[in-house]
Amino acid sequence: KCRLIACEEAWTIPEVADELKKVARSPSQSLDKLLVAGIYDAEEDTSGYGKMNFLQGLLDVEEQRLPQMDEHGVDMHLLTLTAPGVQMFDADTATDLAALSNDRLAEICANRPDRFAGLGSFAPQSPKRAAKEVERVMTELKLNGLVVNSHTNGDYFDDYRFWPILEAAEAHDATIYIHPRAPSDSLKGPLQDYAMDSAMWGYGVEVGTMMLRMMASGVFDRFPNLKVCVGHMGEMVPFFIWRINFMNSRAQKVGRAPKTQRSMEEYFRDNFVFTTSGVEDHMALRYAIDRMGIDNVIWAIDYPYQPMKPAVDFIESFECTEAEMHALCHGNAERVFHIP
Ligand SMILES: COc1cc(C(=O)O)cc(C(=O)O)c1
Ligand SMILES: [Mn+2]
Repeated sequence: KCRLIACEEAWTIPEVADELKKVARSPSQSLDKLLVAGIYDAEEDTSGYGKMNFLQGLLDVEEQRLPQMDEHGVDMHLLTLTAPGVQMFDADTATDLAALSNDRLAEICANRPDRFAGLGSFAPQSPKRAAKEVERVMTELKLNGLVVNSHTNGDYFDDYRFWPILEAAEAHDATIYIHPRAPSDSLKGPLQDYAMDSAMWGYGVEVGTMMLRMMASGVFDRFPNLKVCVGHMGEMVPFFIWRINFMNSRAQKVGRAPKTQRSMEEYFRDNFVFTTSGVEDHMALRYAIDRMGIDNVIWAIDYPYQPMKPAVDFIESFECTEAEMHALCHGNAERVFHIP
């Protein structure tokens, strides 16, 4: 029996949920509003998502989550403040609610250190205060890393304004889990129909765009020890990495992309790890392991958006060596997220 540590497990607190309810009723044009309304303002079905009971699952730790973990043999959940986190709020509200949720998360982890670990959140809207929160999360709250939901107000981490955050994360050996949210206003175009804003497609496009902007801009030359984790089997990048590498090196030669010290494939291999969250496909997992290396692949459920049992069955029925199974189920997570 392998120790099972699930590493993209969503959670929230009432104060953040209440603030997101206000967003649902605001004039915001953000594509996230479809989903936020469906989860946080579910009295009326304003999003086409119908009534989701995700909110109950997000707020809960002990009543439903823990018994299901016991039932299915899941030893730990690495908890993350669910998307879009605090990133749709004004800078002060976002900064305050990130700190509050980090305090609550630290309490949950201190209460049950053998069952829960956690990733601290921060408010990119105020990068300098966010960098201070990163330091507090890692040195005082002693959480296991950081989470952010891709863009903030349409800006991405290749933008130097966010670099104090990246510098603090690197300095504290804090892996940043870059989780999706709906595509930014400048990206959303044809993704506004057929639920393409969501986890089906827009999420992968949004995070994939963040990843490529970071790699192609040379962020990892500036912060060579910065570690990033993404979900969903690497947000399509592992499958496309040959083409990304080939076309970026050509773009560098003709001056359409900045010169970088390493190649896109090297950045993806050296500075990224990724989880299996929401991609319960054995062939995709075997390819990702063989293409990017077993040390870079971590099991996750994506609870409560994915049910727990199928994700456990998926990994426990995966044909691999014992060493691979240990790496996938807990070894890589223990290393990347400093879980004892
Ligand atoms: C914040 O709302 C979410 C919705 C879904 C979904 O399956 O509709 C998935 C995730 C997720 O992958 O975490 C998040
Ligand atoms: Mn998720």
